Amino acid sequence: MLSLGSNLGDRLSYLRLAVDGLRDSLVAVSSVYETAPWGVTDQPDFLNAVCIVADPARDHWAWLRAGQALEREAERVREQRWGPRTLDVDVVSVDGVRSADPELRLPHPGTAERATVLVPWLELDPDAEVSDVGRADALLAALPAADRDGVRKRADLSL
Ligand SMILES: Nc1ncnc2c1ncn2[C@@H]1O[C@H](COP(=O)(O)OP(=O)(O)OP(=O)(O)O)[C@@H](O)[C@H]1O
Ligand SMILES: Nc1nc2c(c(=O)[nH]1)N=C(CO)CN2
Repeated sequence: MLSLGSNLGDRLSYLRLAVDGLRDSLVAVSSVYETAPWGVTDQPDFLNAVCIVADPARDHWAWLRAGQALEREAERVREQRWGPRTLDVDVVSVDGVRSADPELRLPHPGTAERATVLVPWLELDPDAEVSDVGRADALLAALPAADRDGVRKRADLSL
């Protein structure tokens, strides 16, 4: 599962660029969510979404490279940690893979605390689980209400 985020420029177009680049492997795409920024809170709201992808020819490293290639296509510039960006593609989970390699940690370590990932993921898979951590629905329920309230579906937008 990959997560997508954008909070600079034409945010929807950047998410669409990503989905378009993944189209041959796309299994499902969530709704688009307008989300309050976490980490660095003094920055514009994000649009976030997640997609489920499958391609027997790609392992987890190939997904990381695919995400990074899409970020380059979106002319993402290296910036401050957790700061604004045209496109962020994170590899959140890959079935059966756990990794502590700092270049590719799986499941993505922030997942349990991020309503911006859990909400769209649960939309696609109500039984989603973060390996070794727990069910996504329980993790979401354990977050402060303000985190959940900061994730609002944009029914007027779609990918
Ligand atoms: N599961 C993962 N998905 C994507 N990148 C990862 C993952 N695990 C580790 N990384 C590494 O994280 C590095 C920094 O990524 P990035 O700049 O997107 O971080 P960030 O989005 O600011 O913060 P965060 O990773 O907490 O969302 C990349 O060089 C990448 O190799
Ligand atoms: N709402 C929201 N906030 C963020 C996001 C994101 O995708 N959504 N990504 C960040 C950098 O990884 C930092 N903060």
